Amino acid sequence: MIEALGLTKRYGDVLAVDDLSFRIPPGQVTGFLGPNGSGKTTTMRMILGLDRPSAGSVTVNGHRYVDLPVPMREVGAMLDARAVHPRRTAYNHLRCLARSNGIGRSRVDAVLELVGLDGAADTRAGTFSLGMAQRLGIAAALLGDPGVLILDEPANGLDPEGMHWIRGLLRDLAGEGRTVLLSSHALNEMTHIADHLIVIGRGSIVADASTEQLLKSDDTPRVLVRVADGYGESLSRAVVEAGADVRRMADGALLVSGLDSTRISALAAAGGEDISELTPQVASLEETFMRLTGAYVDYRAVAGEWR
Ligand SMILES: Nc1ncnc2c1ncn2[C@@H]1O[C@H](COP(=O)(O)OP(=O)(O)OP(=O)(O)O)[C@@H](O)[C@H]1O
Repeated sequence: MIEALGLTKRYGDVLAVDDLSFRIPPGQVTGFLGPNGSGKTTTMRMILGLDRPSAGSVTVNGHRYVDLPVPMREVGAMLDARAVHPRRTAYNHLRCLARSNGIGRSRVDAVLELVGLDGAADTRAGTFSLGMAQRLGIAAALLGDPGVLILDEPANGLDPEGMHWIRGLLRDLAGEGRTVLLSSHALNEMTHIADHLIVIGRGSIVADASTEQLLKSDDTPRVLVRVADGYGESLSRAVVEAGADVRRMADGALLVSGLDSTRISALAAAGGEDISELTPQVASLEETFMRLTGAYVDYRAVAGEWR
């Protein structure tokens, strides 16, 4: 179990993490999802005692990380898969980590096998592909057989076979009753791996729900609109004034979120613009994510500049 209460981190003027409170229970894979720079790594670093909170607290199994007697046996982490001595073999890298934490050789062999690197045990880590480096990072995180696993972007750069593998591994680890937390900025990737999602935007929580609930929650109407003549500037202004969001697609069409087709055609008629296409869209996951994390708000500001 990981618990955060009012967790806050400020770097000078930057509020990287803003009053986060959450509970991450064992037995499920929890995804920590947010765009680049939203505060995921900073939060993970605070969980692992690598950064001190400016305010609030975070505990692992009821204790601050720094107070855990043998941290590696309780929490396994991978923050940077490339943080390995490049000339060390995979085996020696794990053996050194194991020795300094009082963990025997047999566990090194076991984790190498678990992540599918037993055939590459004597290969230097510096020659590893990103996918292999991720596997080695996960092996290191699992060395102490911890009940809590924290992985920063573990699926980053994995090919489809690697994605399939990591999904299975994390599911199995959660199925054994472990707490599994992983971060990603890639929504689709996360919806395939995580049972539960904590979504953050600009350091704050914007959603904390099961993946299923989150995917069902977005019932905002979206309509693709094409104006017969011109770019539809006046229609864009009118829909923004009516409280909707507008996004201009690469081919010049407008994607309107927050108004249905009937309202849009009424606004177009009132502004004297002819519409050549009005197609309701199925909610896209990316849009849900953008809306939740505030990227949509930024877009709305851009749309507002057309006034
Ligand atoms: N050591 C630091 N000094 C100053 N600012 C920092 C530091 N670490 C992070 N930040 C800032 O804090 C904010 C959150 O960064 P963080 O790395 O936690 O986000 P993230 O969600 O993990 O992003 P990414 O997906 O790109 O890894 C960003 O604005 C970042 O520039």
